[in-house]
Amino acid sequence: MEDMTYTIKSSEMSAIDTNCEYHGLSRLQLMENAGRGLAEEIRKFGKDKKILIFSGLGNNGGDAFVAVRHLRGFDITVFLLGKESEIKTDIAKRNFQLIKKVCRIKEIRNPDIELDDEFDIIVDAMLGTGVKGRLREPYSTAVELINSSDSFVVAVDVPTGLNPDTGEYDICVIADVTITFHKYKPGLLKASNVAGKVILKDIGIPEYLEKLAGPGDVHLAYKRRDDAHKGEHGRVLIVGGGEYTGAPALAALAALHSGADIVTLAVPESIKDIVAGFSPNLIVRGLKGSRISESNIQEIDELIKKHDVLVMGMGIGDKDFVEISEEILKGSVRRAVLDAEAITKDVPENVKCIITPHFGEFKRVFGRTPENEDEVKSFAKKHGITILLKSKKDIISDGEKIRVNESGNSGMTVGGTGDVLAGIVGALFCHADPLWSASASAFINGLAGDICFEEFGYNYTALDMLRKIPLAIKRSIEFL
Ligand SMILES: NC(=O)C1=CN([C@@H]2O[C@H](COP(=O)(O)OP(=O)(O)OC[C@H]3O[C@@H](n4cnc5c(N)ncnc54)[C@H](OP(=O)(O)O)[C@@H]3O)[C@@H](O)[C@H]2O)[C@H](O)CC1
Ligand SMILES: [K+]
Repeated sequence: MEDMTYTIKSSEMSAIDTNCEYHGLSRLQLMENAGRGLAEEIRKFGKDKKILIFSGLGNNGGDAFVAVRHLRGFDITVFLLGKESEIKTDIAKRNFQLIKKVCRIKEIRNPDIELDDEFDIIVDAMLGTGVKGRLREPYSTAVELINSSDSFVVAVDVPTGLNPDTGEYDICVIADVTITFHKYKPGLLKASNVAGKVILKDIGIPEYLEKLAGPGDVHLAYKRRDDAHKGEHGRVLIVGGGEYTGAPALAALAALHSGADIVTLAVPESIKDIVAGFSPNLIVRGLKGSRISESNIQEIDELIKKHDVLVMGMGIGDKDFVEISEEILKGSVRRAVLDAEAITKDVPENVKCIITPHFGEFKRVFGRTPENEDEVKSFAKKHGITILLKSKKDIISDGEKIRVNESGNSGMTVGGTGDVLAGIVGALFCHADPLWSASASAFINGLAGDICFEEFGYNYTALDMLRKIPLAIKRSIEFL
């Protein structure tokens, strides 16, 4: 029996679909594999059966359209719950076109559907992971009809009406079998009374591709609401600077370019004017003294209360700072991004923390460098933190899942790119979970570097990258 424990949320599945498309495995190929797998299972229920397919207007329906092509010899009728012109996606449209000469098709426009024929098998391909809220007509009538028939019911991916993540439902198709794709949806495991026997079909997504960050991560982690008020898109506090002045400013500007509404810098007052001089966009608070010390902790904690995320460490240059970092983490902070000298593995349980070490810092903190991705995952799990290990191939893990990022190029070894990355993470972490905030940020940072390379070749600077962050986000959001 497959390992039922590793499930995937519908939003994560959607992100992986997008990334597959971006990295060369098209949704059309995935749909073909899904539909073929569906047909393989239906064929096991006996040949020459009369089949009625209820199909929706999205890719759940698309899977069934593909299956029709793989079910030669079966007597198939399709009830399309809408008009052909309303089919939403190009790949579902293409597969619908291909079956118009293969089976009977009836467009169902209003809910007074009747079954004037007996069918051995009914396939529920109405709604899958795209379901939102209560079922609209004619879907709810179709569900009642299916449930009142005595046909054998096969649900595609998720029984229509079931919330794929929570397992909740108002009304729902009661399936004898659910054929689900790639990974189990959490809701299926909580609703066996409606999902029936769950069969998992592989659709050809290799493990490395499931882990590989892409625009799908940005779709998940970057949120923008057009009805938002100032500050709602995130308030980031950057605590850093001392020996260096540029690093905290780069992190702050990166956070602003990544969608944060308010970014406050808290730096030693000795460099306050220098840092403030970098840009009129910066709000800079001077902390007493020329280096951040115990005496500043109270003031920093007061500032933390007014922000969503604390980003700390860049430009401090004081190896003893880790003790101060650990003291600050015991205060009001609930979400923290730790970089450079602030990185510690000892984080209070009530703090959601992302650390962004390079290999040298990883070794300093954990005593050795990780052999592989799984070791990064085990370190993250052991300490209850999310690790973004920066390298040519960034490795991200929250102790449960692993993500990998390969965007970027060797021009990014220039100083300051780590500060930029930490600022991006801080902005996305205001409203997304640690794993996807970190992986989306790694992808954005690398893509900004790639856009710089496209324009300048190598020898661009971290400052050049700042201006490409909005473009990297725009490209990612627009990639569907
Ligand atoms: N990697 C994979 O697992 C793959 C899965 N595939 C299949 O794709 C579906 C998800 O397809 P999607 O197009 O995202 O959405 P659905 O087909 O589930 O829904 C279609 C539309 O239905 C509308 N909708 C949503 N909620 C309701 C509701 N409560 N009542 C009525 N209608 C509803 C909604 O349209 P709007 O009009 O609301 O915009 C949906 O867009 C997945 O389940 C798999 O079967 C891929 O084929 C291959 C890869
Ligand atoms: K379904």
